[in-house]
Amino acid sequence: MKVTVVGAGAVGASCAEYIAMKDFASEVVLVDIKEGFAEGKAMDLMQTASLNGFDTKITGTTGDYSKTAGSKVAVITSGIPRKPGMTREELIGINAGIVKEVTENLVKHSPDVIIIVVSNPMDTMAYLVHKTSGLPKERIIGMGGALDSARFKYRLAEALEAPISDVDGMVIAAHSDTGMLPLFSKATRNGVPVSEFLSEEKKAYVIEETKVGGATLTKLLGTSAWYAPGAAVSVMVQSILCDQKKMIPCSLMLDGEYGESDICLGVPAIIGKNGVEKIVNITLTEEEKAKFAEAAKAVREVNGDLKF
Ligand SMILES: NC(=O)C1=CN([C@@H]2O[C@H](COP(=O)(O)OP(=O)(O)OC[C@H]3O[C@@H](n4cnc5c(N)ncnc54)[C@H](O)[C@@H]3O)[C@@H](O)[C@H]2O)C=CC1
Ligand SMILES: O=C([O-])CC(=O)C(=O)O
Repeated sequence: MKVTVVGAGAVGASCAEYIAMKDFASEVVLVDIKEGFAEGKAMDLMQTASLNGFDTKITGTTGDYSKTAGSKVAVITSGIPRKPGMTREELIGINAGIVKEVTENLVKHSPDVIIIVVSNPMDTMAYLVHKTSGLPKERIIGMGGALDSARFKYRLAEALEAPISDVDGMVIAAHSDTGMLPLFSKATRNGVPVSEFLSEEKKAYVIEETKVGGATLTKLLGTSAWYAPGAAVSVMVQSILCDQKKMIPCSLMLDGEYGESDICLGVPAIIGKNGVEKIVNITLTEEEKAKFAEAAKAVREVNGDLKF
């Protein structure tokens, strides 16, 4: 099955590489606006095929969407990343126009596509895709929670001095520095709540470092991260193409779930061949419910800046 990745920059190329390495898609089409860039990235990646042992065909195009026709999944990573000191929300001015135009082109050539939105501010960009694409809500999925949960597990393992494979945990709500909600109450080490092992001080450290995970990397790298974002997208694409029905926190259009409507926010969902197979309702503590509502309020304000 064919996967399109729009934006052949840091995240798009990393995403294409992980998808190809796992060898579950027949073709990955990279699209970029910069002349020759997607073609170059595709050729470079294809020259790793014999070395890394995959058969996925990777092609590139400068803006010719006819090459994306019949895609089962399209990933939108086009747009600008933030620089140190910026918030994701500050990217809305440039990225909204790009995401809208890209969505229209994708849907025109692949009316049955499932779109994964990556460009920031992601929850708002996912909302924009819902409002402008005409696609059913099951086929628009924002990527944030998968990445934020991976960062949560990294910080939990660090605090527990445990291997990451021992640790499980999930982040929901907004993909923003302040609106992320790491579900500490549900995190475990081999089935045992992590609160049995970690002090209040360590708990606060893990939560805070998880929330500013993207900002920390942006400060270190001078631009935002790409390896873990690319890997997170590849897990979601695989769950769709291989109908794995994994439970992954994703930014989805809510219609009363978690007390919110007409907003995209991170919630756990079953991801399979139809896109969102089901939103999973989990019990939150009163404190978590309040934080979820606070995150929704902030995202709604950013959504208010969109012009359709
Ligand atoms: N949701 C998430 O968890 C994450 C989101 N991001 C976001 O992903 C986006 C991409 O980040 P990077 O790959 O690091 O940036 P990048 O600058 O390396 O790549 C972006 C690419 O998009 C291309 N592009 C711009 N306008 C286009 C258009 N109209 N059509 C096709 N291609 C176009 C650019 O030429 C560039 O190659 C940013 O908005 C960033 O904030 C990044 C990491 C994680
Ligand atoms: O931090 C950023 O701007 C990019 C992103 O969303 C992330 O890495 O979580």
